[in-house]
Amino acid sequence: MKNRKKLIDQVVVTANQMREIENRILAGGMPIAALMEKVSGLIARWIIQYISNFKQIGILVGPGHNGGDALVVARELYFRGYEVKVYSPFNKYKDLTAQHFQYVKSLGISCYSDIQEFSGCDIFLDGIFGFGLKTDIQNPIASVISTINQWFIPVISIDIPSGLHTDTGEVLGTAIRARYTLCLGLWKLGLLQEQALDYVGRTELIDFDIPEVDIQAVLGKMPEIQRITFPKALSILGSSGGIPSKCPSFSLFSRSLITHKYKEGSLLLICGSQRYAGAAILTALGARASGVGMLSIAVPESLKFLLISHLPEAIVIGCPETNTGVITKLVLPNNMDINKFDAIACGPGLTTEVNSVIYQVLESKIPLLMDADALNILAKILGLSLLINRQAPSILTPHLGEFRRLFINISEDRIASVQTAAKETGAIILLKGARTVISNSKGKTWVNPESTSALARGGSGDILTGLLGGLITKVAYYNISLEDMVTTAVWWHSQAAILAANERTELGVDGITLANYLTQVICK
Ligand SMILES: NC(=O)C1=CN([C@@H]2O[C@H](COP(=O)(O)OP(=O)(O)OC[C@H]3O[C@@H](n4cnc5c(N)ncnc54)[C@H](OP(=O)(O)O)[C@@H]3O)[C@@H](O)[C@H]2O)[C@@H](O)CC1
Ligand SMILES: Nc1ncnc2c1ncn2[C@@H]1O[C@H](COP(=O)(O)OP(=O)(O)O)[C@@H](O)[C@H]1O
Ligand SMILES: [K+]
Repeated sequence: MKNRKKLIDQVVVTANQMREIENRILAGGMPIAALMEKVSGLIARWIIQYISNFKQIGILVGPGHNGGDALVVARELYFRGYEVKVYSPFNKYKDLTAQHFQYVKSLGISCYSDIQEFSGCDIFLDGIFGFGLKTDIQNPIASVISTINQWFIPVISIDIPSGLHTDTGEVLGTAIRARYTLCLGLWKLGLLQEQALDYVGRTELIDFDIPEVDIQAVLGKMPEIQRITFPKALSILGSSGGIPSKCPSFSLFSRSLITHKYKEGSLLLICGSQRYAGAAILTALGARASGVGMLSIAVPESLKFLLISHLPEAIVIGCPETNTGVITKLVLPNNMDINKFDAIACGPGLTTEVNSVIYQVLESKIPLLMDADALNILAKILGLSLLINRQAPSILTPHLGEFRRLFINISEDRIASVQTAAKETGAIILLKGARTVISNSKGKTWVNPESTSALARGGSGDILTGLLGGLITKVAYYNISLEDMVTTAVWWHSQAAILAANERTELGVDGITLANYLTQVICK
């Protein structure tokens, strides 16, 4: 049962995949009407449990099975004593929906085709369109949706807010701005797309017992796109509350008694310039929170003592610099071989004035994380071929602007764009944002479903670069895949921000605070 919940929480489907899964259930003998009863019963129960203090509910009914679901909920709420009104202006319905409509009318539930009758409702249930919406919504439904959005009456959407594309999250003409979305069975891809976020509100999964064998028959054992979930991330970090860690005897949070600093990872950070000195400090603080064993930070010589004063434990490497305070060349102490580090993270605050450092690190044979100006240099000057030809794993962590500079072709489907970029470059691509997307060269993809807009401020990304840089130094020792480390870092970073925002408001999550909460959040 626990495993089923884990699977259901992780899985993400497209409309076509959901349709295929539904067809398998029906082919197995489950009557469609029974499925609709089951789903709608769960929706009605959810509404009664969580939104009990409403008097009048407006039920918006479309022509397909999304509308059928809504009608069954209308009937159930009517029998539970709620005041129910149905809105539906269509003249053609799927058979099952038409039957439910007939029964609802026969019960005496008021049905209207003029939306103005509904201005006094306390709440709406949106069953206009689900995953069957194909083209842009036209009038009169388009203007009805605008009217409902303007009323600011809370709306609960069934499956997906009507008007959103199930896969891309695109608005097809217009869309309901829901307060809650009750996603049915399995998470729809569109709900994780950034462009959908202003419409979906709080999301809940209504699990109606889709058999695991049907999920796996359509999606395979390891679905291509997954949500990053709490138990998965915790199991990787090892603070698992009973979920076994990948390391049998010790974990990131429970170190071996005989470990030592070199086993806990050796990271080289290359960051900062006179203009962007703070970026170096924040990146280093992110790395510190990862528990990395040895932290070396290459900065322009003139910043060396600033860094030492913030991170006395780090080895700070002062590099030759231009007269504007930009690193010209990476010079390691005692001609040390760069490949002696376990990983390199570079980019924050470097500027694009000089590119030889980036050229140097691209030639290394160890895992390389590139962020910020390292990406800009790659996009503007060096080109992607150096990346493609690298002999060790690369991780790119662009925000949308940097992503566009690197990969001109970004489509409406953000997730698909990241998958294409990862396949083309062979790198792990991590596109930052409200719903950070990570993809590897085989197309395996993860989306972070929970974050906070408290992170939308300068410096948050630097902390992530340091944290992730620190974690990837540990992949070999802890026998954790690079992808698992990357997804865990993203999860950890956003969970720290969520805790910080809860305790200090969304305005109180500056970079240094965020770095401090990285440790606090895992102590909770
Ligand atoms: N999968 C499951 O396991 C379960 C699924 N369930 C539920 O079924 C829902 C999917 O139902 P669905 O397939 O009937 O599609 P739905 O979203 O109601 O809309 C299709 C209708 O809209 C029409 N239409 C389309 N575009 C249009 C436009 N632009 N403007 C105007 N009309 C347009 C289209 O017309 P057509 O193009 O076919 O002529 C058709 O009549 C799903 O979201 C969930 O709620 C549960 O009941 C049980 C478990
Ligand atoms: N609206 C948002 N909601 C959640 N997370 C966000 C939001 N905006 C930005 N973030 C996160 O904040 C970080 C910002 O990184 P970045 O844009 O590189 O900033 P900087 O370079 O200034 O540090 C990323 O981890 C990103 O996912
Ligand atoms: K809907």
